[in-house]
Amino acid sequence: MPSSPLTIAIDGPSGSGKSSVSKAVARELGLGYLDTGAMYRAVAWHCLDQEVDLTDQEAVAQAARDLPLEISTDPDDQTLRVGGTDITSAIRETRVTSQVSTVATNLDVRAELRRRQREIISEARDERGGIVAEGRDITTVVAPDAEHRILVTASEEARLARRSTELHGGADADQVEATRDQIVRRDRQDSTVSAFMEAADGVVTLDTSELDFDQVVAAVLALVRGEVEPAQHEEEPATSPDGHAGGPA
Ligand SMILES: Nc1ncnc2c1ncn2[C@@H]1O[C@H](COP(=O)(O)OP(=O)(O)OP(=O)(O)O)[C@@H](O)[C@H]1O
Ligand SMILES: Nc1ccn([C@H]2C[C@H](O)[C@@H](COP(=O)(O)O)O2)c(=O)n1
Repeated sequence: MPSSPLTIAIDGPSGSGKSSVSKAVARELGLGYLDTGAMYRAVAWHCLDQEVDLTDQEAVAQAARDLPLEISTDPDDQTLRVGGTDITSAIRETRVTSQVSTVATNLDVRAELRRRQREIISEARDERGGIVAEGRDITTVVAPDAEHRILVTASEEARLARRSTELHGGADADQVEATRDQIVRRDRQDSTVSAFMEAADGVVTLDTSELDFDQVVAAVLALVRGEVEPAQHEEEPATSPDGHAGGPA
């Protein structure tokens, strides 16, 4: 357990590797792990199961507020239950994946899940020394005060190939095309409510396009352990009207 509580906030677009990398980092550091995307998926699964009309914003928000959701923060046991029913696998089905963005762009759902996520993070800090929490708005909205804030990115091509390999066992042209909706359309819809394509101020960007999984885990651990100097995103210097960077002449 670290000597003082640690929150590692990780965001990134779909297929960038943030879930698998966050889980491995949590294991390595003996911390909890929170997959916030799974919480949005749980709300979507529940609404589909209960035939709640996903376009009825208030009904979906109420379903989120009432949801008896139990989510594990053990990186070795990612069980998710709603009212005692194990939905760990069901939330990964295509019918949920293809519709979850409709739920995730409902601002009242976001407010409710953000409240729950902050509670889980706070509990993990008290009880197990900290947590790696990942999603789309953790570095910016859920835990902007986290000790470490990292945006894990990768080129669209790399992300499509990774997800295609995971789902279809390969990344030939047809397999990549079958994956496109799960990556490109979803990111477009999700980014209408969260900024996860560019790092916010103070957030470190880790471009993983050319890195294998172990290299990404090692890079995150090196940042957290202070073994490398983080290149944080900083606001662009003010530009003069003719487009040149400002500052002293
Ligand atoms: N650096 C890497 N190189 C190659 N494959 C990777 C790398 N990082 C992760 N992967 C693989 O890519 C796939 C997608 O990773 P992961 O599910 O962690 O992405 P994600 O960003 O959490 O996506 P989503 O937000 O859609 O759930 C997984 O099969 C994972 O094992
Ligand atoms: N903090 C978060 C986490 C996830 N989402 C959205 C993005 C996806 O459409 C959906 C499921 O996430 P995934 O399991 O694919 O990472 O939830 C979000 O808006 N904010």
